[in-house]
Amino acid sequence: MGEKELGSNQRFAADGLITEEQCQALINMNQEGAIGGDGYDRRRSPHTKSETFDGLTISRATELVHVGVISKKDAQLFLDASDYGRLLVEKYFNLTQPLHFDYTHLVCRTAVEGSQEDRQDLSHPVHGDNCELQADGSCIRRFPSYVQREYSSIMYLNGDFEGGEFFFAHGNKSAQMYIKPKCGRIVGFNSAELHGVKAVKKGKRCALAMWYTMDLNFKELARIEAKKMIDKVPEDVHRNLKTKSEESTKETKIQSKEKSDNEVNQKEGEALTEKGQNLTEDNISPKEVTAIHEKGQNINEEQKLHEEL
Ligand SMILES: O=C(O)CCC(=O)C(=O)O
Ligand SMILES: [Fe+2]
Repeated sequence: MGEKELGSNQRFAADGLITEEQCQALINMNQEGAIGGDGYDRRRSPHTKSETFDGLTISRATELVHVGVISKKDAQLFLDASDYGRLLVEKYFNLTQPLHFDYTHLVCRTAVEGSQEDRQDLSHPVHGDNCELQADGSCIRRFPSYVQREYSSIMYLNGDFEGGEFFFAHGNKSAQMYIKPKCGRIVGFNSAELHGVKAVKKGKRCALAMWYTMDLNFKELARIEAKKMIDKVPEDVHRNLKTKSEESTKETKIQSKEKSDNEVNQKEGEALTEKGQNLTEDNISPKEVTAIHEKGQNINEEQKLHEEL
């Protein structure tokens, strides 16, 4: 789904980036290690009092591998899944310069029970990720916004909640089109594109949010640390596995990076055949997804060319 359906060549959406199992592993990781209000001065409800917000960064995930709360495999999945997002964004926008992560955040927004009556606010107000939205609808790229960010993408991990649609917005903050989250769906866009999130009215909405820069000065150093640590720390440090059967379930989550790479390609292929995926009002057109799939096919080659770490 690209320019035609989303109203701008600076936006796209695609499906099948990661599997249900991988979505679940990432959601569990958030459950085990996220911090309330992470990224927002630990304010538990930074955008609306009717939801709580829990975030997990790469650096916290790394710490949690050290202390045995998160397994190396899951930490690797955090890195890999986000890398798929980065590579797809590079491919879709035909970028000639590589993107580097500026920040990666595994976040869940949870509706506060008993606080949803007559709710008019948003889960995330309309904004641009690298600019300050003005009253006249323009968005000015200046401090204190994250001016280094060029592109953003959000990979959704579930759809079993009420509300929580992502939307692209006009300068007057009205919604232009909605995208309904579901496991493996990604939305990518130029960071200046205005967007927001509708109220999450019931349940928990989880996503892997990624912001990319072309400026090496802003490269997310935590990823380098994470990769080093994954190579060093023995697997048995992970003490949080309560039973053997839980352990074997975890084992099947992601066997190896190679396997998950294959799964991504395979899943992208599946997206081609899953016609008419429901994106609230819109559907991803199979033709557009084909285009994304073709663009995505060289992901592994591309990864070798300019490996992020
Ligand atoms: O979760 C989403 O769909 C979007 C979140 C977002 O726009 C942001 O965190 O900047
Ligand atoms: Fe945003």
